[in-house]
Amino acid sequence: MWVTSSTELALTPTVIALGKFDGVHRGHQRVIEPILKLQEENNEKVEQQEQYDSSRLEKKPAIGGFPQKNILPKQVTDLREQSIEQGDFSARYSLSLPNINQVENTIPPAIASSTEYIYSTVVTFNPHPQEFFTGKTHTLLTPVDEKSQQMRSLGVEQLVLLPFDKELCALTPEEFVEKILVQQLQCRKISVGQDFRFGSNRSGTAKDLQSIAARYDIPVIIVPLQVCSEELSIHSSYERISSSLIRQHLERGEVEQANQLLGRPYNLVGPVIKGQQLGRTIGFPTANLHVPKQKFLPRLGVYAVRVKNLGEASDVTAADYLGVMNIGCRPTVNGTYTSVEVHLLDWTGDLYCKKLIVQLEKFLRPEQKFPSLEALKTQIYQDCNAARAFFGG
Ligand SMILES: Cc1cc2nc3c(=O)[nH]c(=O)nc-3n(C[C@H](O)[C@H](O)[C@H](O)COP(=O)(O)O)c2cc1C
Ligand SMILES: Nc1ncnc2c1ncn2[C@@H]1O[C@H](COP(=O)(O)OP(=O)(O)O)[C@@H](O)[C@H]1O
Repeated sequence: MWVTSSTELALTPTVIALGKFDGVHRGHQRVIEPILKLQEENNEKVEQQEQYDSSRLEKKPAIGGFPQKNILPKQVTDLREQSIEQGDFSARYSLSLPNINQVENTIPPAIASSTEYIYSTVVTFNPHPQEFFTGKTHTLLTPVDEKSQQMRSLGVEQLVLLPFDKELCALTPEEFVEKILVQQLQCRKISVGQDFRFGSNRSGTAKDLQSIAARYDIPVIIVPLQVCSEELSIHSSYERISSSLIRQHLERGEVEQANQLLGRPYNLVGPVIKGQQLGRTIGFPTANLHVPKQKFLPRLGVYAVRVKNLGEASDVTAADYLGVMNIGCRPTVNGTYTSVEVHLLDWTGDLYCKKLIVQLEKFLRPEQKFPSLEALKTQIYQDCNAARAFFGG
């Protein structure tokens, strides 16, 4: 997938899903679905056209020119293998991009395909508009690198992180459509959620987007808000799926509900750093996770978790480990800051500097201050048993 914070470096033309998409939850996934479908249809058309073009080429050499999808700005090709540095957008980076490589390799140069290649693109804002307006760090269900990871796994080809600054938020709805979507991103179709708002003072609605975009012959799909349906049986009422509902569940330790709304387990992701080296002395070494400061933390306490070790190769197929996690200040040892630490069940080894994905499955209990390390140790032993019982023995 291609990630850029500059519309100049964006691959065009595009079909766009537009929104904040914090959490990339089931509602967001429905907004993104139409652009993936369009991408599939477009890919098929381009393939058919290529076959047609190359059969003609056998008879008659094609006249020069590169198909649109082969045109990559030089800076982009140079940066292609760079990975996202958390919070650092100055480099105007891109991620490692299997799709792009594929795109480059599948089209022979100098064949002019008459069908244009359209990139499925999610356009979102960074920082989160709320952070821009309040000047305070706004915690997120999916900070930018997690969001990229989720978009990539959905099959999105490009993620454009529009810098949310004075200039952007001063644009009227009409200017936003004309400058950003039409001129810069060469948009061919747009998908938004029903509650989408845009332009200065959030004055534009999804319907406004539809009528403004119609002036440029750009169709806008307005995706109805998704509710927790009967398939999400944990929910008694029909509530709208939203990032704030997920946050509320996580604040209460209702992990199962949050996970159902997300369509996957809520994750904490980060490298393992050194702690006080006490864990090993009580027989429960814990890998201390360094999570981005923007990451929204759920209710403090102890959880049953699944853990993937991404190592350095970012191998998402890595095996699962089971574990227990504590998020808290560790009052028993007079901790002074909130830490996230995981003990892997029935495992021993070195995890320092490894990148872990910790998937929350079940809240077990709140954090407590114990009278002694011995009492804490006994409780952690019981936590491990509770996690084993939860995971089915
Ligand atoms: C499953 C689990 C439950 C924990 N529960 C508590 C708790 O209730 N109260 C507390 O003060 N610390 C708790 N801790 C944190 C321990 O105090 C911490 O792991 C220990 O001090 C070792 O810290 P270190 O990794 O910095 O060496 C828990 C840790 C784990 C893994
Ligand atoms: N089962 C395990 N779960 C978590 N970490 C383990 C485990 N076995 C060994 N380790 C290693 O021990 C380290 C944690 O030991 P600990 O004494 O708690 O030190 P620290 O305070 O630095 O976290 C982990 O970072 C990891 O490298």
